Amino acid sequence: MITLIHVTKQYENRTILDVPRLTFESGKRYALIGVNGSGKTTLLRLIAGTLRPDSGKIENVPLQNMGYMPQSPYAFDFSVLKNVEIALQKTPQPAEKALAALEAVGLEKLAGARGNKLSGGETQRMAFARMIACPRALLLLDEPTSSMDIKGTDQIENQLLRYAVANECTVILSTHSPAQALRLAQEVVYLDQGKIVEQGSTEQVINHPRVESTRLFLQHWRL
Ligand SMILES: Nc1ncnc2c1ncn2[C@@H]1O[C@H](COP(=O)(O)OP(=O)(O)OP(=O)(O)O)[C@@H](O)[C@H]1O
Repeated sequence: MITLIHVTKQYENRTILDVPRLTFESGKRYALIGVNGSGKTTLLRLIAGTLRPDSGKIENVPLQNMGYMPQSPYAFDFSVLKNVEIALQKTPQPAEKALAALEAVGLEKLAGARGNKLSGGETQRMAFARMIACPRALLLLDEPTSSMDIKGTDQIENQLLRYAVANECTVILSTHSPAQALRLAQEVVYLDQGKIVEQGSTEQVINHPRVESTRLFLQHWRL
């Protein structure tokens, strides 16, 4: 179980995140929701270890066995296939596995293309293929389908569910789509100005929010 205890993060004397306690159970899927700037990316980066908290601690993150997909994933200046293969350096048959991951996200036809010349949605699909190319205990995904069309989104959501179940993987993703949270997550964490305002089963938080702030946020939901 990943546990955050008294975690705070500040930028320029502004508190961006203030989490007295938060836990993520192993093998469960979580969605982080909240307005722009509420702290979703900051929370994911703290868990991923690419950012250090100013105070507090984060326990039990499987750092050796986790995948982190940032909002704008990195693409190396070599083939799409090689871009996925870099996640498979210590495993046998990396090219075959990378190709299978590309097939899973519908990108196999671009296996030979330059990784850093892909469109935004294609880059996200390539980065997601990198995530699912090998078994991992934890996936941290920052708005993983934000640039994708509806077909790509559907494909990636199906692959994510399949992968998470097959690998008993913990998933924490941020999303601007409550509908996506309903499709993918068992639990939702609603953030407002760096604080966790509401947390619970996705059905409860999205369809029956108990807190005024969550209700006000979700009343904008049309998609
Ligand atoms: N390096 C930084 N320096 C100063 N402020 C920062 C820095 N990084 C993030 N912030 C601020 O921290 C706040 C939280 O940002 P964060 O990216 O975590 O929000 P978010 O919920 O992921 O937003 P979005 O939905 O727009 O992706 C924002 O107000 C942002 O401006």
